[in-house]
Amino acid sequence: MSADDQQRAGDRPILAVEDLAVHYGAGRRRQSVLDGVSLSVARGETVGIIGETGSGKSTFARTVLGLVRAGRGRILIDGEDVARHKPRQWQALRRRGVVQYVFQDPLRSLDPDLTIEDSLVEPLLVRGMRRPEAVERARAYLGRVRLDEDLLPRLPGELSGGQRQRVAVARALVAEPGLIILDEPVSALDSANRVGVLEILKGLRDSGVALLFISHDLGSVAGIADRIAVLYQGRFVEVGAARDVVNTPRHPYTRLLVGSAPTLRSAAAARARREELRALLRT
Ligand SMILES: Nc1ncnc2c1ncn2[C@@H]1O[C@H](COP(=O)(O)OP(=O)(O)OP(=O)(O)O)[C@@H](O)[C@H]1O
Repeated sequence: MSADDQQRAGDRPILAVEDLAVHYGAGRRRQSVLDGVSLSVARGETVGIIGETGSGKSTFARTVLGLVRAGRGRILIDGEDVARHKPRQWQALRRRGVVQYVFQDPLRSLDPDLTIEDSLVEPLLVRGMRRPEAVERARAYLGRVRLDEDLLPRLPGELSGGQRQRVAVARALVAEPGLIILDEPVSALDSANRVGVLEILKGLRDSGVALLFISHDLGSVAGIADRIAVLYQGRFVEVGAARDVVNTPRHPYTRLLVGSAPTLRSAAAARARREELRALLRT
């Protein structure tokens, strides 16, 4: 690759979604979930997507991961348009490990029949790394999520929810991906574990990996994200720097979210104001 090509690859967003539309079902059962959605994530950037339940956040994540089919639009992962990829092309892309994911329920991100060690080394062995080297790397990443090596021989079912989610983060990291998609990664955790996992995610910002952090909770996202995109009724109604979205929200729905977020109470709107915004959204 020439120096110019390298420069271009460095400038290219790790994820660029353009005019994406997704629906479920057909005929009278057809339900449009995303309609004309565009978003890009730069290398090393942390972007939060927030929106209420059913707004299409998981659908967005699952479409980017090739688990739901795009009806329209382009999805560029490291410059490669994956929106019409066939299963074999997805397999090749997954093997390269460019995009990793962490779901709300760590048991969905981890194979329940694999020990923690096997879960962590598998993505490395698939890419041709020798086992001793892979185990060494797995140990290092377990340390990065502040877990003890004693957990390596255990099965996911033998760990607490918080430990499991940390393992899921370590597994996503171990392949050194360009992008990790985290769908409600702390929603199922108690408050101590939530803070712990959020701290770990914050620490990742310096490692150069880009994060797409999906949550219904503005409070969780606000402390981590560089930018926040607000999904409402299948569209991004506001995308901006996290501090601008939190301090000077422009869309009525974002104002409602900011006013309702318990951890952002300093900027909280009064109940009457929230009612007013709700009424505005209904019109
Ligand atoms: N596999 C599916 N088949 C049909 N409809 C679906 C499917 N998955 C999701 N939906 C519908 O699509 C809409 C968006 O769902 P989605 O899970 O993307 O929302 P969400 O914002 O992630 O919600 P939550 O915060 O509750 O997880 C909802 O109305 C949901 O019922």
